[in-house]
Amino acid sequence: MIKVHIVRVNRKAVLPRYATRHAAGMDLAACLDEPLVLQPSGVVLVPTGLAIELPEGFEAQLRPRSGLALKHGITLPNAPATIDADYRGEVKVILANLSQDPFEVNHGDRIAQMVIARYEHVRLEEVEELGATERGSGGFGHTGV
Ligand SMILES: O=c1ccn([C@H]2C[C@H](O)[C@@H](COP(=O)(O)OP(=O)(O)OP(=O)(O)O)O2)c(=O)[nH]1
Ligand SMILES: [Mg+2]
Repeated sequence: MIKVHIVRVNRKAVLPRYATRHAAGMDLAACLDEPLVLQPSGVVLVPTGLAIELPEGFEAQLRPRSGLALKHGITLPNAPATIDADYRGEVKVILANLSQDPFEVNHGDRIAQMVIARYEHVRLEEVEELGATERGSGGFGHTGV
C-alpha cells in the first residue's frame, strides 16, 4: 500500500477514511467552527482542515457523494477536482446546491470523496499529420445515440 502523508492544519479535522473495504474513495469531512448554509444555486468553499503530500505521479480527485447528489442536489461544480502532488495547502471542497432548498453543512459531515489516482506526464510532439483510424474525426454521437 502506498503511504500518503497527511497533516491536520486544523486540530478538529476528521481524518478521511474508506467507508468499506474496497471503496474507491475516502470520505472527506467538513471542518467547520459553525454550521454553514448553502443556498439554492449557491456555491461555497468548504475547508477540510487537512493538507496532504501526494507522491510524485499521483493526484487526488475529489468527487461528489451520490447520496447527497440524489437526495439534496449537492455536487462539486469542478468534479473531478484535482489535488496536485505539489500542493501543500489545505484541501478544500467546492460545493454547489442544485436543489431548490437550502442545505446545511455541519462540522464532520462527509461532503465528498477523494480518489487517489496515478497520472502520466507526456512529451508533446508536434507533427504534420495524425495516424489514420476507422473513426477519423467522427465524434459527438456520429455512431448514433
Ligand atoms: O476543489 C479543489 C480544487 C483545487 N484545490 C487545490 C489543490 C490543487 O492542487 C490547487 C489548484 O487547483 P486547480 O489546478 O484545479 O485550480 P486552478 O484554478 O488551475 O489554480 P492554480 O492556478 O493554482 O493551479 O487547489 C482544492 O483544494 N480543492
Ligand atoms: Mg491549475
